[in-house]
Amino acid sequence: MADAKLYISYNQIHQLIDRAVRNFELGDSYNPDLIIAIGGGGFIPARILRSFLKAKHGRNIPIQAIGLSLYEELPNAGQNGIPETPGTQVTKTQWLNFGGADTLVSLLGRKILIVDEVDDSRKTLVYAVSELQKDILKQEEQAGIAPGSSNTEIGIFVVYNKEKPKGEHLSPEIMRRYYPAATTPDRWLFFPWDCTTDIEEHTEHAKKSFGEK
Ligand SMILES: O=P(O)(O)OC[C@H]1O[C@H](OP(=O)(O)OP(=O)(O)O)[C@H](O)[C@@H]1O
Ligand SMILES: Nc1nc2[nH]cnc2c(=O)[nH]1
Repeated sequence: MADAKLYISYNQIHQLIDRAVRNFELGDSYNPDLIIAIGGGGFIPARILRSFLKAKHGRNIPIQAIGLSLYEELPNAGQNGIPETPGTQVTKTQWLNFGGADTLVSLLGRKILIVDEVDDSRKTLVYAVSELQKDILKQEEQAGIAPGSSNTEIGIFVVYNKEKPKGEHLSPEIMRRYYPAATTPDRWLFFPWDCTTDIEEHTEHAKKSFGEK
């Protein structure tokens, strides 16, 4: 990974999501009816995205949260833009509630949009998709229908896709519904929610990073 971190502001994230929903087929030919936000970083983008999708087609899409963690929690890492070190394995810290009598989330036939703030090595997204596909297969089995016959579709929205060779790959079918709002060079992104000092100063850095006035 290259040297300097890239500051990102709340407004930039908001505006990128706005533009993405206006410009992409997202909300048109691919019209999700369930958002799955990968926490923690995917939560705020997912909530903003829901507003823009609602403005586009008038429907409030439910958001479900999953917790996945790849980056190691070393002392101070992540705070104030100190880059974190990727671990080797994605850890599931929270998942969808389904499978028993208390099932809350039916996935079958849904158009599911996975949302995260950054696609870096792609490991987290690949893991999320493969776990979700396992759940869909289980639900199809429980419903007594053939594997793959529920027409459940998975798409992905990320605010930032880092331009770099990815360690892991998504299938061409998933990539057809892969929506990055922006691409960035391979630099550590310093998100506004990681800022624990002065958010105004952070925002000014972010404007400069992208040549804004
Ligand atoms: O493409 P990858 O290399 O897999 O990296 C992307 C993931 O890394 C971050 O999660 P992290 O594990 O830091 O958890 P957090 O969202 O709670 O900060 C980020 O939120 C993505 O989910
Ligand atoms: N905050 C932050 N988290 C990440 N997780 C993976 N890449 C990044 C990044 O560039 N910034």
